[in-house]
Amino acid sequence: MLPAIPFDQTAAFKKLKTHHKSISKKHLSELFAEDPNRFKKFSIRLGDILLDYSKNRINGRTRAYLVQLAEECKVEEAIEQMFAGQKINATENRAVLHTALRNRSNSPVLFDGKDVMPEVNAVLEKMKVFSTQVRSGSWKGYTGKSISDIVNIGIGGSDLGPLMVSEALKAYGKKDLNLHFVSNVDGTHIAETLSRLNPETTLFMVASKTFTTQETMANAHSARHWFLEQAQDPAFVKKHFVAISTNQKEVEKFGIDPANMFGFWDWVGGRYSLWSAIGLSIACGIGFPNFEQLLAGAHDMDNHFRTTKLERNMPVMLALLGVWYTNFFGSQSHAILPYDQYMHRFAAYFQQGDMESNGKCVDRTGKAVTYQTGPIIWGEPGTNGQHAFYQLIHQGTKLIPCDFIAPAVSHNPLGDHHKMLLSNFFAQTEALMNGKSEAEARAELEAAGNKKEVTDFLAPFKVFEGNRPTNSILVKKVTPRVLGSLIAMYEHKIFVKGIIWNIFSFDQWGVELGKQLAGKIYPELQNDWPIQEHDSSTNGLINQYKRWR
Ligand SMILES: O=P(O)(O)OC[C@H]1O[C@H](O)[C@@H](O)[C@@H](O)[C@@H]1O
Repeated sequence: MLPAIPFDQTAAFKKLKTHHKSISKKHLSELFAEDPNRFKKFSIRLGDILLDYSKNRINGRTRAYLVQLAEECKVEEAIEQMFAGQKINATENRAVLHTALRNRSNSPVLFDGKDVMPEVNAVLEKMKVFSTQVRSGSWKGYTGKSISDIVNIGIGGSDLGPLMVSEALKAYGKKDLNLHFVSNVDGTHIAETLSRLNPETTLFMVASKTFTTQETMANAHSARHWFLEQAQDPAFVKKHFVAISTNQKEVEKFGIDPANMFGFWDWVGGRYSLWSAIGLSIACGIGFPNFEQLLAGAHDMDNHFRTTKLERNMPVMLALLGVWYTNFFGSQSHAILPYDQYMHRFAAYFQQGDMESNGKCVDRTGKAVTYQTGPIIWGEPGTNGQHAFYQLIHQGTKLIPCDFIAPAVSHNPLGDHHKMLLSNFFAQTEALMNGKSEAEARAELEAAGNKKEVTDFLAPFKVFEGNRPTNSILVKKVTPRVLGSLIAMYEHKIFVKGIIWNIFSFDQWGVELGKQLAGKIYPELQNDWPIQEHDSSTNGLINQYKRWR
């Protein structure tokens, strides 16, 4: 059992509370003027990744207190408990061992006294063989043709990870092998996807940890129906459907040959599962050696996380900064802004990763927390976001800490595009930090030849307070290895925040209630009788739906 320390009663918390009163009055530009070594002091490099967190509202003392907070909350001990396979997911009585899936050193990882690595390696080997066959064209469909399209059917963790990574590493993809991802139970998703596909050359991967998720099962059944409409013989299903799951019984019930099943284990959380067989579509898309590089990158970050002291530890520092803004500045959200078009689903991926993990209001002893926990995670790629929502980040009333992520080298070095992109990447964090004073705004207006009354009127609107905190994460290039490290960095950040907040980050009970109620309402929609069982709003909506359909 993890230590249950009331986070807001630690000595470090009290120190931070007092310290916050003084440092929050300081402008970031003052902090930079006071200390020319800020960049050196507050940046961490790991291989091809540079994290610059100097543009945060902290000084050396803040960091020392934050590190003390991590120590008092026993972060280092918690890290060891996770890597050692202890059942830290107590409400589900499970270990949390996604790190074993990418344990490239192959050192034993014990779970209940048994090394899990032989099983992990066996599934990886099966993925290697299968993905090589699909990519080489030797895996044939029922009419003897090679596979041209893969459809991953899954939702949540069984969709967002493979989708995000496949997009982020599209540059490593195969031109004649297209990946599609169907998640939504809205029939439009599967209908639109299938309308462009040929059953003879399409391979379905039904990805579901439980193999009972309503959306995935509905889509998988519709896909099989579509396939059999043309193929006719159910014996052909095995050439076009594979399953990725922990639940062999349900896989067989669906009619997928267990030989076509890629297994994983209950110690892999859904939103941490892209490293398991759930990553099969990734392996097919980018090739198995690149998938191994992705795992290797995550393993690099795991080693860094496990062995580096707290104040030089990327995930730990990112987590502590998250806590700093959430609990001391009252920030409600956090933006992830990749300056890389391929990474366009990165924020969406960590929306699940972070919000499903740390969106909790009960601590590990079952009591209501007395402080804020997980923030709202959101974001879009730059520079699109600049022309959409950055206005609010720059001049709105909310403090929104942002992560800016960019590669130094583009996969598509087209003219000056990348220099333009990166000039925006560098400019935004500088602008958010420094802002623009009223004097500067007035000087600009005057220089533009405005009359005094126009300058007087316009100046307040042109002022930027600045003092907006950002992290800059500059990577050499978005390779499979770098991406693996980046994902693992955010995963561990989430974990550390959960430890400090004393909440369970690896369950997701909040998903259940809506599912239960939908299960109750579904049969009520099977007939046209008016409904009276619910509150007046729900009755009214259902009955109007029945009249309109
Ligand atoms: O892989 P499965 O079992 O289909 O679950 C899909 C998703 O279901 C729920 O929304 C949650 O439990 C998620 O964490 C999970 O990723």
